[in-house]
Amino acid sequence: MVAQRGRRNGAAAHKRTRGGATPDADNAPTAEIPAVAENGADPEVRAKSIPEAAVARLAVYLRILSAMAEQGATTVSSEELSTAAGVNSAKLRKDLSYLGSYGTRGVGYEVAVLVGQIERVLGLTRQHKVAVVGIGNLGHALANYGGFPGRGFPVEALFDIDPDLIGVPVGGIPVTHLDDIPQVCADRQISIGVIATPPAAAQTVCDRLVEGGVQCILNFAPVVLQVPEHVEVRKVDLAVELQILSFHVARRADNEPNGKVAESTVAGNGAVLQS
Ligand SMILES: NC(=O)c1ccc[n+]([C@@H]2O[C@H](COP(=O)([O-])OP(=O)(O)OC[C@H]3O[C@@H](n4cnc5c(N)ncnc54)[C@H](O)[C@@H]3O)[C@@H](O)[C@H]2O)c1
Repeated sequence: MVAQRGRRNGAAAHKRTRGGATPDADNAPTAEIPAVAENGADPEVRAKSIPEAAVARLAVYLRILSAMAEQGATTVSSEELSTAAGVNSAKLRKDLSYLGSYGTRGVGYEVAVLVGQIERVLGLTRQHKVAVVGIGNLGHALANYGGFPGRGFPVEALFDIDPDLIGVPVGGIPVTHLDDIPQVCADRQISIGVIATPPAAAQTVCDRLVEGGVQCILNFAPVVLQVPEHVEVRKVDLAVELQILSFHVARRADNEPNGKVAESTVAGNGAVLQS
């Protein structure tokens, strides 16, 4: 019998509706920063919290900084980083100040230090094993995408109900039946579940992932999920992203009739929007 991790208990057993909207403003919900007082960061930042939109931008900075580090860069100016991220430099400095990182005048930021600070704040100092449920068009693409393991998110389990898929390897991992989600997730210590099933199946799938100890759900199905308090849900909805883009295009047409590009912004999911 497999030990079940993260089972709901007491008050945590109450389900709540999560992932119904994508926060994209700097005054939207905030995330508590874990201890980041290493590497000279101000211990005061422990008590602060970061807007969700800034968390999304930190993930963008991390991707850029990691690429710079691979190319041998040791320092980066705020101008270089802000240009690469498509945000203005004042916003970049504000975001990095949440880390207790203020750079050195004339030198900029040390790439390796900044990478370490962002990884710590984003909880990326350890790997998060991922399970994908629903191995159809989207699930196949996610399972075959090679970019997740290198960023700390190895895909370690795949689930579906289609008998033709069960046992078939996708991206090197055999697909397992839906019924085995709780046991396999507990066995393999899956911490993130990705739901790519039709919407009608998503809540059942979510419940089984939670039963298996999964504490983070990335939901592609267009449905709002009910989860216990201790479970985090992020909803990815490309239609909403397109609507946000549409809004920005419309706003630009209203405000900038000559087509001049104004400040860049980053949506809640990290997508950089030129507005
Ligand atoms: N968020 C987005 O931007 C976005 C984009 C595309 C698709 N989607 C959504 O993602 C989901 C998947 O889309 P798709 O095009 O890959 O669909 P698809 O029909 O190709 O694949 C769905 C898969 O889920 C499996 N499935 C069905 N019921 C299941 C259950 N109870 N348990 C486990 N697996 C089950 C099916 O066998 C199939 O393999 C849909 O909800 C769709 O609306 C979202």
